[in-house]
Amino acid sequence: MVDRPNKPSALVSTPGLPPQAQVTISHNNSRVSAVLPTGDSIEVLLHGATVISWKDSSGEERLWLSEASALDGSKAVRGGIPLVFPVFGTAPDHPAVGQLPQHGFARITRWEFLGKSTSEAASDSVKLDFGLSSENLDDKLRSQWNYKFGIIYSVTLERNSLSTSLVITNEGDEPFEFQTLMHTYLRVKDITSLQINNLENSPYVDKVDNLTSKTQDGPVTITSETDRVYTPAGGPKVPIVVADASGQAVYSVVRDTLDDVVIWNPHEAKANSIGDFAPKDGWRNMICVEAGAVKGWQRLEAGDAFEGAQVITPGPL
Ligand SMILES: O=P(O)(O)OC[C@H]1O[C@H](O)[C@H](O)[C@@H](O)[C@@H]1O
Repeated sequence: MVDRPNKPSALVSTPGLPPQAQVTISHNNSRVSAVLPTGDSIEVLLHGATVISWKDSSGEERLWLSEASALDGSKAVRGGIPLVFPVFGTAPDHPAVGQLPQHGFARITRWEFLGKSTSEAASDSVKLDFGLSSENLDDKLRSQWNYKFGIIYSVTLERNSLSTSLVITNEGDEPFEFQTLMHTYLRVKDITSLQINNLENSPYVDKVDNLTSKTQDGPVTITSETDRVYTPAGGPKVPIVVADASGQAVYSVVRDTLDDVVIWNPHEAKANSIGDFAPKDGWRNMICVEAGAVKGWQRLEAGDAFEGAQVITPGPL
């Protein structure tokens, strides 16, 4: 069982305290929402612990979510922040994960809501914790990946930033290997006029060119289907910046421990071929900047834990 450090508590407002975040559980106990006094808000499905909405204080949506995405738990969400674990893509040649579906089971399994934390000092911050463990998997998935694990996923909304962090624990008595990724779909006005900075001179694997290894030359621009696994040369602390033509940051993403960044945009033809991708020209309004550990494998010894996180700071859209 996953620990429950912050069980949901009744929401009360105490006279004299500054206004606090409001946390609501809705949709038949399948969705958790939080709103800050500043107006910033998030919505998280228990299905996959998928963040499906993040609005800034002006009410502007900052995550792209397909209009055709299933939100009823029948499949992975197309948009928001699906979580990839324990395999990125598929790995038919890796015995331990070879049977698992694309991107593993974290995004297609119902998580538990462990509770919220707010700090009285920082009235404009709220953290929602979600848990997933071996016991949450259905029989089929457990037979495909039979290790004992626990994951605590924390989603922290602050005025002007969204942070997501994972703590993955090996609760069994043998080591396991995994990959993990936060598959964030950022919403943009028009990707064709933006560029992605701070990947210059970084090695990457080009998934639309036979997994060829390359080195990034200049900023990344999206002119065709783009699916690349970067290991940014500056390390996790140098922000990956989605910038407009004047260099103004629309998003800045810093990472902790997560050494790789996938940049994905399906562009016109691929978007057309993805059944739950809508509208079909929606590829113009999104860019996936995915923080993860997906090159090679993370090995976790019995009793050990892996921690990884990202912080996304928005600028003007
Ligand atoms: O269609 P999905 O399983 O959600 O995957 C969507 C995309 O995820 C990542 O960005 C991968 O690098 C892509 O190759 C993949 O197409």
